[in-house]
Order: sequence, then structure tokens, then C-alpha cells
Amino acid sequence: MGFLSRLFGGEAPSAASAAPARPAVSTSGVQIHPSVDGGVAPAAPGFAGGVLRCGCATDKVEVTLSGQTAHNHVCGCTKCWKPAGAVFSQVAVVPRDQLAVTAHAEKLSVVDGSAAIQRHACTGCGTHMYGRIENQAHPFHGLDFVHTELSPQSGWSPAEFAAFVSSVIEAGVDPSRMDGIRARLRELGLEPYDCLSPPLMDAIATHVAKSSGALPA
Ligand SMILES: N[C@@H](CCC(=O)N[C@@H](CS)C(=O)NCC(=O)O)C(=O)O
Ligand SMILES: [Zn+2]
Ligand SMILES: [Zn+2]
Repeated sequence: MGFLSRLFGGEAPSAASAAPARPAVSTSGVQIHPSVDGGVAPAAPGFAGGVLRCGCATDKVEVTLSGQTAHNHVCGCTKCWKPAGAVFSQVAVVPRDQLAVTAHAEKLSVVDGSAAIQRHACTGCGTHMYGRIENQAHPFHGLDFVHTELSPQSGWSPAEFAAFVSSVIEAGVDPSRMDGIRARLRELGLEPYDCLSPPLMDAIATHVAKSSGALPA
């Protein structure tokens, strides 16, 4: 099985779809992201994609995904787009051949051309519509990064963990709040990590080892 299919395929979406919604009750009032603050809803069985739309009042940029997303998670890094007031971003991946810009592509512009993930943002409202990796040697090349809360559809793959949690401090969160933030993430079933989750970190390291020859290709 190829690297991408190992990362993208498997049982995760269907296993997630069988899981019940996770608890909505916050014991602390800590806000993470609007898509998880009321509990994390499960995926809809057989869900096969939908549209993402930017926040402009008119001439909205529209991105169509022709499949379910995977590896959805909340991300605390300063690079990922967050809705107004959210401490975390929510970001999932989809194979790049399952993503198409279907309206107002002329409004898109890459936020930072030097970043590994080229984030295509709407120049009207600032919303990041998708992130694409152009470096073919990158472990996640072939996957695009998307924010499914931009979709009117429900049933997308749910957030599974929290990445780059300590990075929220870089955006101005007081370090004294971190215990409460990590406790709330755990309450939501979103295990907090300060980089990516162990399976994704292992997948990256395996890719690097196969590229260097430390492991057989
Ligand atoms: N501590 C840094 C972490 C940034 C970072 O490494 N973000 C991860 C998760 S999205 C990444 O893969 N970034 C690649 C990129 O932004 O191109 C920050 O918050 O800015
Ligand atoms: Zn817009
Ligand atoms: Zn991020």
C-alpha cells in the first residue's frame, strides 16, 4: 500500500462514523473552536463530499470536494486559518484530485509562498479556502488541507485530536490558560499534542527514513 493510501485510506472515517457524539458539556467555559465547542459530531455514513464557501457577502469563492475528508483535527499553530474568536483552527485533508475551485477562483491568492503548505485565501474576506503542498518530496504531497466548517453540509469527518497545542501561546494565549485548554480538549476526546498525533508523526518519519535509505523503500 502506498504512503498516501496508508495515510488516507483505512478505517478511520467509518470507525469515526460509528462513534457517538462526544460530550458537549464544558466544565470550564474554555472555547476551542465553534465546530467542537458544543461536542464533536460523528461523520455521516457514506458521506461523499460537498462545497466550501468563503465569508464574502457576494461573489463567494466556492471549493467543491468530491469525497469525505480524513485526519480532521484542531490545530493551534499561527499559520492555520481560524474563524473570528477561535483559539484553534480546524483542519482536515482530502486528496488533491478530489478538490476543485468551482466559483471565483480569481479572488484567491497564496498567503505565504515560502510555506510548505500554500494556503489559498480569499482576497475579499481572508478565509483560507484550501492549502496545497507543491513540494513532491513532502510527506503529505498529494493531500490538500481544508476547513470543513465552511460547508453548509454536515457529515464531514470529525476532529480526532489536537495538534500544535502549545503554539496557541505564540498567538497571545496566556501560558497560565494551558492546563484548562488541555483539560477541555481531553474532555472533548481531542487528545492534545504539541506537534501532530503519533500516527502522523510516525508516517512522516517513515517517509523520511525511506527517502534517506535508513529504511528500505
Ligand atoms: N509554532 C509554529 C508552528 C507552525 C507549524 O509548524 N505548523 C504546522 C501545522 S499546520 C505545519 O505543518 N506547518 C506547515 C506550513 O505552515 O506550511 C506556529 O505556531 O507558527
Ligand atoms: Zn471571500
Ligand atoms: Zn496549523
